[in-house]
Amino acid sequence: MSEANAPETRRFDTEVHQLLKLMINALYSNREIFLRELISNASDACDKLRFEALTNESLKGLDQDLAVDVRFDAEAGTLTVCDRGIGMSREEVIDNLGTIARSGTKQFLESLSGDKQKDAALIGQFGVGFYSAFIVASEVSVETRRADEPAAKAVRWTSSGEGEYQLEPIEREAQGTTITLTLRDEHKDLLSEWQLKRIIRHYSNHIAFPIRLSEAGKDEAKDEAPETVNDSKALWARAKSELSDEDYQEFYTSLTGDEEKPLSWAHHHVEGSQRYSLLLYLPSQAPFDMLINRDEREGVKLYIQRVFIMDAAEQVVPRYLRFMRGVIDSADLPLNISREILQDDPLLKKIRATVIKRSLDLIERLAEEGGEAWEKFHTAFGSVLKEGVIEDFEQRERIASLLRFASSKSDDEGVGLDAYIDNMAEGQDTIWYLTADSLKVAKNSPHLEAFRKRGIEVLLLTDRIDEWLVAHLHEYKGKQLKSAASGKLDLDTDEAEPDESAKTLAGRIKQVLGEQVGNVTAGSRLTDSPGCIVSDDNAMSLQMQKMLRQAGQDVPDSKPDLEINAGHPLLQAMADETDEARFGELSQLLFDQALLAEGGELADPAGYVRRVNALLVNALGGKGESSEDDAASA
Ligand SMILES: Nc1ncnc2c1ncn2[C@@H]1O[C@H](COP(=O)(O)OP(=O)(O)OP(=O)(O)O)[C@@H](O)[C@H]1O
Repeated sequence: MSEANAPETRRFDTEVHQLLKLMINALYSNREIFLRELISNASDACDKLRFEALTNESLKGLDQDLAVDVRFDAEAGTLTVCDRGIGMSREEVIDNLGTIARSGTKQFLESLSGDKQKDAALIGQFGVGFYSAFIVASEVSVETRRADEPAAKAVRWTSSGEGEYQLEPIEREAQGTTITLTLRDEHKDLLSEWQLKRIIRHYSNHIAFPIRLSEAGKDEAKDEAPETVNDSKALWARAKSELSDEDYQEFYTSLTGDEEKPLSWAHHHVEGSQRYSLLLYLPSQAPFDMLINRDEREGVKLYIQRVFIMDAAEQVVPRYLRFMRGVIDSADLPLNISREILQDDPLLKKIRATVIKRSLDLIERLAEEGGEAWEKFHTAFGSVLKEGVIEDFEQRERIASLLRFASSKSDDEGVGLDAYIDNMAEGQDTIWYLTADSLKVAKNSPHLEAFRKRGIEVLLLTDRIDEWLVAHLHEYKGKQLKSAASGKLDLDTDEAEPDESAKTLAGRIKQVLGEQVGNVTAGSRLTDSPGCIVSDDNAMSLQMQKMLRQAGQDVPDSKPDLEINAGHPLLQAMADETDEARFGELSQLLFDQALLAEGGELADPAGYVRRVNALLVNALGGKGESSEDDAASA
C-alpha cells in the first residue's frame, strides 16, 4: 500500500473543532436539522453528477434514477444517508470534511454570543452543514467514491467529532456517498419510521430527487421497494394554482435552510419563444455575512431543464439583489452550456432583466403595504439595495424610490424621497441631505440650524454607503440632491450680503489659521453655533475622506472651508479682541470645534484640550494661562 493510501489519523482545523463544540451545544434542542443538512448534501451531489455527466462521457448513464436513500436500524442504533451522486476523492474528503473553507468563518465564530437561542439562529443562517451530524451522533462514518474514479480509490472517513478523524482507503462499487451515524442513546428515539418520515417531510419535502426511507432488514424481507416519502416534483415547475402558501413556504425552507417565513414571493412561468420559470423569494432576515461577502450569491439557483447548473452569479442576479432567494429554470438554454458561454447568453440577459424587474416589483409591493414586513425588509436589506443606485443606472430612480432615511423632522428611518418631495416647504426645489457618522452627530450638526429656521426638512444619511449613494444620485424626479454642508446654500433669494466688519473678521481668522483652512466666509446659515465646516460642491466631503482613509486609500489633502456666524457673541467678542495671540487661540478653538461637530478629527487634539482648559481656568477666576505641565498632562 502506498503511503498516500495508508490509514491515517488527522486533526480537524481549529475552526472546525470550535464550530463543532459550539454547534452541538447551541443546536441541541434543534437536533432534527442534521437530517436536512445530510439530505441536502446528498441532493447537491446528485445535482453535481447530472451536471458533470453533461460533458463527461465516462459519467453518461450514471445520472439516471438518482435518489437519496435514508435507512435506519433501531437495533444497531444507526442511521444511514446514501446517494449515488458525484462522491468525493480523498483530497476532497480532506478539504471538505476536515476544514471549513467558507469565508467569513472567523467573523462568524466571533459573532457568537454564548446565548443559546441567539447562537442557534445564527448558526442556522451560517449553514451548519455536514458537521451537524455530530449533534445526534457519537460516531460518523463516510464512505465515498468519486464517480469518475475506480472502485479501489474509495475512502472511508470516520470520526467521533472530538478533534480528530481517521481516513482509510476502501473498495466501493457504487459511486457516491454513504454516511452512517451511530446515534447517542438519548437520540435513538429518532430511529422510527414515523419520526423520520415526519422530519423528512418537514424539512426536505421539496428536494427534487426521491427520498426513500427504509428500515434495515424489513423491506428486503418483504421484497418491497423502499417508500418515497417526499414530493420530489420540482415545485417551481408546477402551476401556481396547484400550490398553497404552505407549499411555497416549505419549499423556501428546504431551499435555504432559513426557518423564518419569507416576506413574500413571486412565481412566474414565462412562455413564448423563450420559456423559463422563475420563483423568487424575499427573505425576512439577512444572512450574517451578506454585507461582508458582496460576491457571494448562493441565493438563486439556475437550472436548465431541471438540471442544476450553478448558483446564479452576476450574470443572473445583480449584486445589490444578493439577498434574493429562489430558482430559475430555463427550458431553452442548451444543456451542455459552459459557464463561460453563459456569461454572454442573450436569454440569460433577458432572465436577468426579469429577475431585476420582478424583485423590484416585490419590494415595491411590500413598501406600499408598509407595516412590519416592510420594516423588516428595510432594516435587513436597505443598505444593500442602496448599492443598486450606484451600480444600476437604468434602475437608479426606481431603486432610489425604495430607500428610506432618517430626517431632521423624523426620528425613525422612514422618510422616502417621494414623501420628502411631498412635504417640501413652499418654494423649495432641492432635496437636502446631510451625511454624518451617526444619527446623533447629524441631529446636532450646526448645518441644520439654517434649515430648522426655515422649516426645511433635511435627510440625515448615516449609513457607510450613503456617501457613495449621494455621489451617484444627483437628481431624483427632477429635483437636485444637495448637501446641507455645501458652501452655497441659496436658501433665500433675499439673503443679505455680509457686512464689511464681518468680512474683515473672516479675513483675520483666515490669516491666523493659514494653511489649515481653505476659505473663511461670513455667512447666514448659523443661528446658534459660532462656526461650521462647509464643503465645496465639487470637493470630497470630510466623511468621504475619512472613509477612504480608513479603507487604506490615498486621499489628497484638501482644506476644509469655515463659515462663521458673525452675529454670535463669541465672534462679536473676537471682533473686539486686540490681543493678537488671544485672537489666534480663539480662532483655532472655533475651527477645531467646527471640525469636531462634524465628527472630524483634529490635527492637534492635545492643543485643543490645552486651549479649552485655559478658558476654563480663566472662567473659574484663575490666571487664564495653563502651564506647560498642564498641556503635557492633557
Ligand atoms: N453526500 C455528499 N456527496 C458529495 N460531497 C459531499 C457530500 N456531503 C458533503 N459533501 C462535500 O462536503 C462539503 C461540505 O459540506 P457541508 O454540508 O459542510 O457544507 P456545504 O454543503 O458546502 O455548505 P452549506 O451546508 O452551508 O450549504 C460540500 O460542499 C461537498 O463538497
